[in-house]
Amino acid sequence: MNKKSSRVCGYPLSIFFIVVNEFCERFSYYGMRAVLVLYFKYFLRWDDDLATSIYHTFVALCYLTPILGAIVADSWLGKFKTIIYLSIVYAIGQVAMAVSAIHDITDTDRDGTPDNMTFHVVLSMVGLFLIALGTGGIKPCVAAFGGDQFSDHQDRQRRTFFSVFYLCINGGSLLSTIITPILRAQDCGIHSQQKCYSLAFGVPAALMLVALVVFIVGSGMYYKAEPQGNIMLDVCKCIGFAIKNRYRHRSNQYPKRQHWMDWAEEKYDKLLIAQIKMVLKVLFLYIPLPMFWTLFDQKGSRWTLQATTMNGYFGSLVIQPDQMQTVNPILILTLVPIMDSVIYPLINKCGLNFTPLKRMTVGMLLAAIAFVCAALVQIEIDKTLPTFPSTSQSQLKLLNMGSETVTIKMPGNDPLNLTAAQVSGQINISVGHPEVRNTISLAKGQRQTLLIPLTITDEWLMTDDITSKPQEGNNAIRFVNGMKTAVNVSIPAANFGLIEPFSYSNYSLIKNGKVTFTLWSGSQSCEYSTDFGFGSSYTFFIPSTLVFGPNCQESITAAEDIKPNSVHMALQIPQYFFITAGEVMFSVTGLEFSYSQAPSNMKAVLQAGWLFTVAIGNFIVLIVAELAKLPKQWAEYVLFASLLVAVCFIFSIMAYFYTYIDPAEIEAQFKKNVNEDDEDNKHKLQKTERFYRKLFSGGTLKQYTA
Ligand SMILES: N[C@@H](Cc1ccccc1)C(=O)N[C@@H](Cc1ccccc1)C(=O)O
Repeated sequence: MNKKSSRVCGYPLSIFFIVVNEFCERFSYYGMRAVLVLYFKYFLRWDDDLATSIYHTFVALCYLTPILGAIVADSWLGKFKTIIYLSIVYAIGQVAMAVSAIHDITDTDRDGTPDNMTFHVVLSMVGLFLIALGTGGIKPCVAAFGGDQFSDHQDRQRRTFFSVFYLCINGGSLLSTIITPILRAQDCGIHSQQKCYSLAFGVPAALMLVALVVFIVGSGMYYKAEPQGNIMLDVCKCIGFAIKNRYRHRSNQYPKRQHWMDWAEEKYDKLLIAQIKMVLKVLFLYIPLPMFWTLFDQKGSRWTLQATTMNGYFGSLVIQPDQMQTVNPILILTLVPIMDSVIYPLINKCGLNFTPLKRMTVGMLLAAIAFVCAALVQIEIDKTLPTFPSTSQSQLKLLNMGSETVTIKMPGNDPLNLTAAQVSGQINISVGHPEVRNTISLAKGQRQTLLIPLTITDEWLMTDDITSKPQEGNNAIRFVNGMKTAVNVSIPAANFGLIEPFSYSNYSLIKNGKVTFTLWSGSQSCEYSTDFGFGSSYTFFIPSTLVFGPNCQESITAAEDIKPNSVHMALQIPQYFFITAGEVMFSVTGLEFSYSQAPSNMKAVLQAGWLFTVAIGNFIVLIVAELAKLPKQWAEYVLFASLLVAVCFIFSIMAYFYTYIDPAEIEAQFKKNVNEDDEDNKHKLQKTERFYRKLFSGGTLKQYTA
């Protein structure tokens, strides 16, 4: 197949299939990634730190495997076959994830929770490994394969292709980060209903299959370059030889060479050595870059977890915490054209030379600002979180179930008057105080409610209250029945069951929005409606004086156990804005810089090197989070911002000393020298031929001259 296959408006038709393939693949990858941390936390029941660690290990793996993909494609299978085979591995991984999230498979007691968690953990880890292998492996191949479809003179078209390619990445990821969180928030199941992670992983699996089919359909139209041998291996061998040779000639008697790579000259081509020098210069500059990715990739972990403690009401629209990530591709789709057509030209007009390395430095600073914003938001959230008792304290709330006012005296507290059906606020009592009457026993580290009965001399009832904020923005609700008869409370989504007189129900989790409870006592019923936000907890008290009728709105008392999330998710927008502006300046520029500074046969090597910095960045999250173990989340954000500022300072010094090169010009220079050498050789050969002709009087010397 040559590069002159069918064309539309000057573009090879084959790139259409490549662009659609990328759109579906990125949909699949980002869609799965958007719900991953919540799947770890709520399905596999891991804590925040483990969920964050495994998430970043996975992301790191996704950016380590490009090296493997580049080697396989360049030295063995070629890009086309590598993409096909690794896409199959990728799709199997996605299907494994979808199956691992079906709770019914091991839910033998049908209570809605998996009974054999090991099965789900193992299957999902296998799935994630296959996905990392697939997505990382094909990453350096697809873009380069797209670039291969253009002829050498089609620079403009190739540039447009790469822009459309980046927009497709963000188009696919935008759609998927909207859709998969919606799917995850649905309830589904065969025997019992659970959050639908299986569908949230199933749709990305289907999209990966579509990506594969689309790529295969275009198969007859592609230009398929033959594998050119393993350039990475050649580079490693050449560097290895230079180091060995330098070591062998370490004595002072050997003259110094300009560059340590020049010690490879004995065995390797000058052009290859020059190309390796160019690559090493850029790779050296890459050393500080992982710190940017350390901050950048926390959007999907820490920031999503932060959003779960926030209020997601946007008018009548409710935004899921994991949907906040969509702000990134939305901003990319708007910021890339704005930067290219307004900001950069404006800076140029002001006479400033905004070089790629300067842009990348500014990108780093913007990411640091984003983390300062995240810290400020976290401080606001922390102010609204309930203070749970320490391990040496108890918290007690009192609820007067009677119809008379009672006065309660507690050690260390002023006497408290509670009118009928009144609930006190939280009272802190030091456990072990000698004056606490042993009629009630307080549990250390617990929140409890003391239910004062209708007749004060009757037995007092103690309940254990919720001790953590309800997860996933749900609200934890329970009822206390102060009536002399049993009451049944239900809503369409939950049944609190029959609550005996002077007793209480368990907490049930309820979603945000308006909820109408129906209370039944025998054949009598009444309704009570209330609005719920995110992450609150309430105890509703049914008083002894309740009269059943069409509604009992006024009679029921609501005691707030935990306040709803009050900090609005919109407050995350500034941090998303800064990190995305940083991405445009850093990532888009960095990709272009890596491409422009790489020698012609090592563009893929530098792309893999660039992606390697992303992998290291994700490992740094693990190390810093593990070593620092800061008690406050906002402090961790400030720590990351400070680290990036420090690294940015080092990078700006390195960038100052970097001189931009034109690899094509340098290569041309070498080729010219080689050609000149060839000319010289040809000359010498012709002279020798003439000499031998004379000697043998006209006989041909083909064998020699060849
Ligand atoms: N802006 C990201 C896509 C994204 C979408 C939703 C949430 C987070 C991110 C993007 O364009 N990614 C590109 C380039 C990239 C960025 C970071 C690390 C490696 C590559 C991509 O190819 O995925």
